[in-house]
Amino acid sequence: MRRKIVVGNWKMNGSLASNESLLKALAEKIPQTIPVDIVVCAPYPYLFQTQSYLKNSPIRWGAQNVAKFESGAFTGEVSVSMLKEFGASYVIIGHSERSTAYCESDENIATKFMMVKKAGMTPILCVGETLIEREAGIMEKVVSKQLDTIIEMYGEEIFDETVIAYEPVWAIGTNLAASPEQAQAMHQFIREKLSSNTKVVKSLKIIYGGSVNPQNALQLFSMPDVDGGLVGRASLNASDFESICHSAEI
Ligand SMILES: O=C[C@H](O)COP(=O)(O)O
Repeated sequence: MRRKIVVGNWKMNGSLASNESLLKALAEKIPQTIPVDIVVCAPYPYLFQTQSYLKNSPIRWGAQNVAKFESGAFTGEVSVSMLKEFGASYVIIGHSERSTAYCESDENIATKFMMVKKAGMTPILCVGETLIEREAGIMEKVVSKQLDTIIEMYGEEIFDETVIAYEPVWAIGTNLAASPEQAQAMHQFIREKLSSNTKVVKSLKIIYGGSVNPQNALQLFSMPDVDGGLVGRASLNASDFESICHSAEI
C-alpha cells in the first residue's frame, strides 16, 4: 500500500512571528512515528526559518515554485540549487494560482518538473480543470493535456517517485471541495493513464487539493486512489493541519 502524504501550501501567508508559533506547534504535535509523509511549503524568505524549526521533526519542507533555469541573469527567480541549500525536498509546480496569474505555459511547467527531479527533490505537479471545463464534461481531457506535455518532453518514466496533485480550480479556496467520488474518479483516470510504466505505478502518489479541512479529509483520503492531500488554508492552523495529517493514517 502507498504511504500517504499531506502537503501544506502556505501560499503568500505568514510572518516571522506567526510562522514561529505555527512551526513550533507542528514540531511538537506531530509524532516522530506518524506513518504519513508530511510537508510544509513555505514562501521563499521563510525557508531558513522553516528548516530551523522542522529539521529535527518528521516534517519535511519545500517551496511553492522554482526557476526553470539553473542560474544566471533571471531577476527575481530562485533556482533548484538555492532551494536545496535550505534543505527543501519538495517543490510545488504549476499551481493554478501561478499558471493563471503569470500565464505559465505547460512547457514551462514541464521544464520545472524535470529540473526539480534532476536536482533530487520531489516535484508536486498540480493539475485540474476549471468549473466551465467540468460543466462541459471535458475535465479528463483537460487534465490529460496537462500531463501530455510532460510525457511528450520527458517520457512517462519521469513520474517515478513524484507527486501529482489533482486540484480542481473550482474547489480551491471556495469551501466547495470535490466529493470523494469526484476525486476518486479523476485520481483513477490519472493512475490509469500512467499505468504502462511499472516503476511509476508503484511510486507515483496522487493527492487531492481544494478546500480540504478536518471535516472532509478522512472521507477523501479513504478513497482507494487518493494518496493524501494538498492543503491551503487549513495548513495555516496547527490544530487543523495536525488533524488532517492524522486523517491520512489509514
Ligand atoms: O495548494 C492548495 C490548494 O490550492 C488548496 O487551497 P485551499 O485548501 O485553501 O482550498
